[in-house]
Amino acid sequence: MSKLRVAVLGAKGRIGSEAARAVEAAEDLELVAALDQHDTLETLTASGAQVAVDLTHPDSVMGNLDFCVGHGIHAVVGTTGWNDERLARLTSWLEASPETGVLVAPNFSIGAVLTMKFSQSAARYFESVEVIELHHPNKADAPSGTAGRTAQLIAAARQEAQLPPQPDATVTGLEGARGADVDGVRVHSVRLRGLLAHQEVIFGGEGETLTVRHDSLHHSSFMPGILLGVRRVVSTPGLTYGLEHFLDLS
Ligand SMILES: NC(=O)C1=CN([C@@H]2O[C@H](COP(=O)(O)OP(=O)(O)OC[C@H]3O[C@@H](n4cnc5c(N)ncnc54)[C@H](OP(=O)(O)O)[C@@H]3O)[C@@H](O)[C@H]2O)C=CC1
Ligand SMILES: O=C(O)C1=N[C@H](C(=O)O)C[C@H](O)C1
Repeated sequence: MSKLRVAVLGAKGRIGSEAARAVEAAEDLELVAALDQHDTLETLTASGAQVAVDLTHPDSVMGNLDFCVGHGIHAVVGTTGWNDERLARLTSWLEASPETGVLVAPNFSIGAVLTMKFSQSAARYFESVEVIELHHPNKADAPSGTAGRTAQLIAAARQEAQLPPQPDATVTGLEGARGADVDGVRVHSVRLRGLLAHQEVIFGGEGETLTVRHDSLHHSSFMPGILLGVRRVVSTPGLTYGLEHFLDLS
């Protein structure tokens, strides 16, 4: 059987370099292009890439996807910076290229995906919840894509359960002290040398708290999810938002 032809964008970066090695090591995949800043996207078409893995920068990802979808190249995207407007733009490109698939995954690690799922399940039972994400200081975006998505899922679960807004008596304080407000859920970002990617979701109710914590200790934690995404996206046209859709989590 012929190997799936894969390109990595951001191949000199922290996660992109690890992803390029993981693709090379997979028997059913062939790394046909490894692009970084200033390389031409034409290499994707010239190399016959069937899937592009984007692990670049929030400022770069939309241009890369415009090219990929426009040329019928499937994409697996870990790059952050997503919002409703960007997702809508990507969806409209995909409508014009209906056989192309794009997976946008806020986090490729199984533990982080489960953190989101457990948090979504727990949300309706607690009066209060806050998210704390902790990352290395070279990270460009805050809050992390994972934390933003976690907060959105929690907020949606709270709304579905018709919970009232969270109690918070704060009327005075330093700007930023209460974190960012994502759909009514506070998200706090820590940037610290020595860390990689970590998240805590703390729920509070009468006389108790529940903490769901996940730690990515090495970029290898993201590789099984990236490889799964590459294998599945070629037969999943349209936009898939979240790796959970490629996992049997029920
Ligand atoms: N979804 C997930 O599970 C994960 C997602 N991420 C996300 O992946 C992204 C990259 O993270 P990280 O590896 O730490 O960042 P790095 O800065 O280490 O790597 C990004 C690389 O992409 C390069 N780059 C920038 N623009 C382009 C472009 N247009 N084409 C090709 N290459 C480009 C950068 O070059 P230069 O430095 O010269 O600009 C750099 O080499 C971030 O958004 C991060 O949040 C990270 C880990 C897991
Ligand atoms: O920049 C990182 O490192 C990571 N980015 C993703 C995010 O913003 O959620 C995934 C993971 O947290 C690592």
